[in-house]
Amino acid sequence: MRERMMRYLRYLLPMKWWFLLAILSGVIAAGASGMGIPFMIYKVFPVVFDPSKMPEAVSEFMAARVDPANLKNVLLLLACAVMPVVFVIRGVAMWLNAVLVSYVGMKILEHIRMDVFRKLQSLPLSFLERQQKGDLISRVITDTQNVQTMITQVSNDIIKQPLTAVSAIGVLVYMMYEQGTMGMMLTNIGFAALALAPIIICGKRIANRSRKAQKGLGDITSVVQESLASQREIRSYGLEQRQIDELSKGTDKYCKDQLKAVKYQQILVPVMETVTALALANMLVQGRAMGMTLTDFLGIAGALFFAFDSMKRAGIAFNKLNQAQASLERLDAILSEPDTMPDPELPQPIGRVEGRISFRNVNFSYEEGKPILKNIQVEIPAGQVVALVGPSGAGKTTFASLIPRFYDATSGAVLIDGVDVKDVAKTELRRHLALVSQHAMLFRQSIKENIRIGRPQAEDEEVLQAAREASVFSFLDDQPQGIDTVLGDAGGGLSGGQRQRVAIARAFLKDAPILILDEATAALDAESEEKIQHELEHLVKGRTTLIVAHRFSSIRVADRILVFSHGEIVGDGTHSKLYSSCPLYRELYDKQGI
Ligand SMILES: Nc1ncnc2c1ncn2[C@@H]1O[C@H](COP(=O)(O)OP(=O)(O)OP(=O)(O)O)[C@@H](O)[C@H]1O
Repeated sequence: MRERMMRYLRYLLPMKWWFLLAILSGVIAAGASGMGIPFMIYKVFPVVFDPSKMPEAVSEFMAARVDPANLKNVLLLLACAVMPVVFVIRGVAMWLNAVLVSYVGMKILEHIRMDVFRKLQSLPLSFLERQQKGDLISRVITDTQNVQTMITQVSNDIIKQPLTAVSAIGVLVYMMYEQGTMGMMLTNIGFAALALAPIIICGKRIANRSRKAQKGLGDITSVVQESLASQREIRSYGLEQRQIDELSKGTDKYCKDQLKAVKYQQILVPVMETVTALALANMLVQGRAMGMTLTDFLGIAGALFFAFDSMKRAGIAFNKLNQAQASLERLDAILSEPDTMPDPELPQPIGRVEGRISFRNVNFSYEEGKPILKNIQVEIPAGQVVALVGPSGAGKTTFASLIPRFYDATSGAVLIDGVDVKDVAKTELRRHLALVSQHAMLFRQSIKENIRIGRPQAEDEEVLQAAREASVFSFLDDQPQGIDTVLGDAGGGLSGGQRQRVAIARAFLKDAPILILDEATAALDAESEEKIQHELEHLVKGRTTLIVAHRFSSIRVADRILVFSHGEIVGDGTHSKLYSSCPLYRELYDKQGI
């Protein structure tokens, strides 16, 4: 934990002055509690009752200024005035300390949350595909919230209480030294050690349970996320009860783990209070045996109470941090995930792209030892429209995914206009590519803004022109606010074909030289597909286009067809050439009955 905490210290740097102010106010608050109050009991109050106990210097100072007949009243007045002053200083310092610790903590967390989210945006797709989406959501939302809550809860205690304990122990040592009762100190050290044991033991258990609980919360979020995303499947297959049972099992486990963490958290208070009572009882016995006066005893007892009480509160705060540690670990796992597809150190500019694509001896596998693409060797001239066909799982989508660097070739190279895509910054590379996929993803904003994603700086008229080219206007009459209608999650409120049109408009607006249509019409019925074909034919003109074709009807716009089988290209040519020379192509084509 300490190592991880050290790593987070770099987040602290920009807030170092606020943090130092927080510590300073913590020191003042701690001094006022741990030293100020026992000091008042031990040194100030006795003088009010017996002025002869006044230190010599103070006595001389008073003698020169106060009538001896009034001395008792003046001393009482002064003591009464000192008390509120000590408490005001203590109160202001405590408030400032708590507010500043919360502020610094929340700011740090804000940076961590943003860094985690930024990292998620940049990590390779292969990493994201291995994760449960719900668990990732839970990390970004719940784990950061968990850390935030803990920071607020411990802000009042995390600096102040350990310092209060230290200052109270300091006063205790001073008093015992002054009274020659250091033997008593040794037994108190024994009690202090006894008090630390539960803090350490409980701390470890709390961290373990919290780790399990947070993982459980991730699983719960995954079930909810999956259920909401797959309502059609769940309802059509009658899986409602199965999902409910799964959530119920998950929440049950989560509650049990949480409860165990709470049990360890709460056991600390009674254990520490018992130890404090034992230490006080011990002092009472030893104090009487040593002939201590009540005033001396009360001063020492006050300091002892503050020392143990602060240790208890610091222990509770540290255990809360142990709970937050589990969440921090989960965030840290994302932050420390290595980027296996970094941008080149010296990215090569590619300038104006014509759109020539070359695959040179490309091999690719998602998992070691399971080759998906085998020694692919293809040259696609700029402006050529190429359809990728082949049985399911043959590697068509994977082939197309290597061009925008969704994945990197395991060996060999993919080049655009002769430049290896690995030598180009990913954002620069992707600026020259437009992608229309099977399930067009639309965002929770207006249709117009969804199209503008293609080129955010585009003028309104350009967006409208792209919408016209993709025939978006053909369905806008049904939308309450036309092109300004705000869509639901993932384009809710539009049909598959309508969503597809918006995605095509986006590609028109982007006007990229390379276009990847990944089964762009596969989700549509024959009639919608027929209508969209027209827009697609218009879109592909003058661009290097790869069409991952499931339905052979979409290959009619292609100049060339690549036939994939088990990760290899087994046919390359026009329809008529392949129909006569490639048995797999003929078989696939005939099966579709076109
Ligand atoms: N993210 C992934 N992780 C691991 N294996 C994957 C992943 N994506 C695809 N595969 C595997 O790679 C192989 C090729 O998949 P790909 O999607 O490229 O095929 P395809 O020809 O496009 O198939 P389809 O026409 O069914 O979409 C398949 O065996 C598939 O199981």
